[in-house]
Amino acid sequence: MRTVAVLGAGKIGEALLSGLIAAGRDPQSLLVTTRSGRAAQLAEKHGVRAASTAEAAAEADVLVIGVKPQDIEPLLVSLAPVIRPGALVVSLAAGLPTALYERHLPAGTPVVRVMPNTPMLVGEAMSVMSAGSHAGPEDMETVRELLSAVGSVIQVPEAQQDAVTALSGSGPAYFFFLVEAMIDAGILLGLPRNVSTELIIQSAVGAAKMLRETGEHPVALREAVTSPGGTTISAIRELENHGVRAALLAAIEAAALRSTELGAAHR
Ligand SMILES: NC(=O)C1=CN([C@@H]2O[C@H](COP(=O)(O)OP(=O)(O)OC[C@H]3O[C@@H](n4cnc5c(N)ncnc54)[C@H](OP(=O)(O)O)[C@@H]3O)[C@@H](O)[C@H]2O)C=CC1
Ligand SMILES: O=C(O)[C@@H]1CCC=N1
Repeated sequence: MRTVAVLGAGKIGEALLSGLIAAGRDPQSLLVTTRSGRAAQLAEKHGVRAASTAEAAAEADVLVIGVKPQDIEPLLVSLAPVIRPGALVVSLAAGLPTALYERHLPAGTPVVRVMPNTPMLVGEAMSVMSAGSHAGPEDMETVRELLSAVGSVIQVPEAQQDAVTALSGSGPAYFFFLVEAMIDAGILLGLPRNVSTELIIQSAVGAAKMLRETGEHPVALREAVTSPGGTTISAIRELENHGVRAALLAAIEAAALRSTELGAAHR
């Protein structure tokens, strides 16, 4: 099995490590780097190996870049002189185009841009990959194999990655936000917090399973809950009155725009 290094193992990097280990990967085949002592803590916690950029580049077949867009340039500058020919670079960073990596790294380095999400912690990631100009079908297969251990994987043209980032990259945060607000509604109605939390989480999981397993359109599923003259339609009227649909359209559009801006800052 290939050695994988996560350069910049923060929240998403740790989610990837945990997910891979939970899926059966040997922690010793995983290297991690951070700027601070966090890599040593991750080594202690997960049994992975802490390394420097140079050590990771010397050993790993796949280099996963998990730093924030603002931190990418110093990392690429330190990686360029030590990267091995043939090493595959996988970027998880929002907004950053593969061309940025290709510009800094030795000519011909294969780069794959991936937008994952944090449910990879529980094996339910949505990971979306795009090929850079030197990444061939074998490289894409390597990335697909790696990420399919922690969830679903699809491939799209790189031009769609800002939209993908806004939808599935940030998507879990919208659901958490919604769940948080719905739990508060239970508090408003006088339910104990633990009861409200259990009701909403189980409803969220049940609704998600129905979406996945029935194959029904979300409108049909919602209509089946919405009895004539009943409770649900009273709630739906308020959601429409408060512009929740328009708010979601605007919010997701803003996220995509921000992804484009993050990329533009590094063009
Ligand atoms: N969080 C999410 O849900 C998702 C995040 N992403 C992308 O993942 C990337 C990271 O996000 P996130 O995990 O939230 O951020 P974090 O701040 O949690 O993690 C970034 C990590 O990068 C490390 N780092 C920075 N510079 C270097 C360097 N030169 N060498 C080694 N390590 C370095 C930091 O180290 P230290 O701790 O020492 O400062 C930190 O641990 C972003 O580009 C984001 O767009 C993509 C999909 C989802
Ligand atoms: O908020 C962010 O910028 C990152 C990218 C997608 C999810 N989190």
